[in-house]
Amino acid sequence: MTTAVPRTAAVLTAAGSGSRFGAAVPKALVLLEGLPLVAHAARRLAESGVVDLIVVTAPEAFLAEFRSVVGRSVLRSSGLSERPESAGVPVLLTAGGASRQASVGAALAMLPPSIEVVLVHDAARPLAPAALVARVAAAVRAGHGAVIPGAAVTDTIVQVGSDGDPAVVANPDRSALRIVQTPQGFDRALLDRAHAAAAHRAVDEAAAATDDASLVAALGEQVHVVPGDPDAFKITAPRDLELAQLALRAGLIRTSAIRPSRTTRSGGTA
Ligand SMILES: Nc1ccn([C@@H]2O[C@H](COP(=O)(O)OP(=O)(O)OP(=O)(O)O)[C@@H](O)[C@H]2O)c(=O)n1
Ligand SMILES: C[C@](O)(CO)[C@H](O)COP(=O)(O)O
Repeated sequence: MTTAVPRTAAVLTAAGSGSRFGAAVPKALVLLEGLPLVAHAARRLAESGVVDLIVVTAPEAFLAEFRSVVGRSVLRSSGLSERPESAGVPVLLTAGGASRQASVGAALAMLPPSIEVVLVHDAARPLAPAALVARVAAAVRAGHGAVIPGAAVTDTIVQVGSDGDPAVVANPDRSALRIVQTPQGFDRALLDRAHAAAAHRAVDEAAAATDDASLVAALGEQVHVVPGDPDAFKITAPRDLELAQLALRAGLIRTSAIRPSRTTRSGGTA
């Protein structure tokens, strides 16, 4: 539901280049069934009904393209109105940084003081369902300061030498392992504190955290796991996009209930 004062924000990270994907444009602008990945993700965030504001991080050189894709708002419900300014979730755009951690940091700096809960989500997980977004937000509202979706591991996992040595050094018990997805949800003050404490790592991609919950854990604070969702898989390589396409066409993954709104002269909404 739309609140006059935004309480829950989603940071939608989309400022990566997608080097492993290898497209001519940033990965978040790559089309999946005619819609950029970032727009798929934004629609599902809006569709959850729990997000009052979305801040998208974009590569600085592509801010104009991202603006035309996500516009100033994303329609929250299916066809109640085609006027995004009245029915939509407002979208802010910011240039990302040198690492995902830096990009999230830039987005956090833009949040208004009224925000209490922050969800951090990857455009690279465009099909993460609205129900998962709502589940994560509900767990934060229930009192967990940091919440991650975790999917069960179904392969045997081994640990090899950290220096590239292919020798197996450990055989962890997979029943105690989880594949970490997004959106991750946080009490806003805790997330701000975690990013501030690790700001020195953000400039160097090799030193930066790969997710936000690990920054909270580094403070010694507890991170709570809720069930993940298979549809929240990450698009890293072209094969992942093909699998997403096939799944959508086969009806294995539901398309967003939010229908496209009309494109305006100042740029379309997703
Ligand atoms: N400096 C960065 C790097 C990544 N991301 C975002 O973080 C998410 C997860 O990153 P990943 O899937 O690794 O995307 P890329 O960094 O673009 O991919 P690659 O590592 O292959 O270059 C993506 O939505 C990506 O756009 C970001 O906002 N800012
Ligand atoms: C945040 C994340 O999606 C959780 O699994 C993941 O860590 C992103 O990693 P990437 O190396 O930036 O793709």
